[in-house]
Amino acid sequence: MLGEKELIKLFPDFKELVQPSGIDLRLDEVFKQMGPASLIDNQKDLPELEKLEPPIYTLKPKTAYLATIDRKIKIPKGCSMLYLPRSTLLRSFVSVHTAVGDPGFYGTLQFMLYNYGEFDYTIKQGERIAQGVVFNVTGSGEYNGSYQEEEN
Ligand SMILES: O=c1ccn([C@H]2C[C@H](O)[C@@H](COP(=O)(O)OP(=O)(O)OP(=O)(O)O)O2)c(=O)[nH]1
Repeated sequence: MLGEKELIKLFPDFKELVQPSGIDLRLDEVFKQMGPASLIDNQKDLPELEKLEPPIYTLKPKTAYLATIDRKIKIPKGCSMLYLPRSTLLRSFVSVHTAVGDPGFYGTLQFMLYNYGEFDYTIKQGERIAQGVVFNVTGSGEYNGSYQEEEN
């Protein structure tokens, strides 16, 4: 796992969010699901979404939301990332569900927020919701999948 000094070099855009062994990730936009979705023969049909009004978001009990992370991220070739929820959210019965960040990915990270609790959870845009931890990957290729965005 990479530490602070390496992370500052590899993720200059996230400089102020670098922690001793990871990068804090801030909540940007939140969406609710407005329609069905499917995955058949690797054909992805993503659901229609509706954006919640920022900056104060109310996550209703037993409901899932899609969240975007503030600022685009470039995962350097030779590194992979895993994303873990901030424990303050878990202590409040809310979780952040995440997948793997691939070497070479550039774009906006999207996580699923789920309020497992019995009560509303209120959270403001810009709050830290997860931490990304970074690993060296020997002999990695580079992501070029459907969520890759153009770098300027
Ligand atoms: O929780 C996560 C984890 C990763 N990513 C980003 C970085 C990752 O490199 C990219 C693609 O993730 P993954 O490979 O899991 O997606 P896929 O469904 O396999 O897409 P594709 O078929 O395009 O590879 O999405 C997220 O937005 N959210």
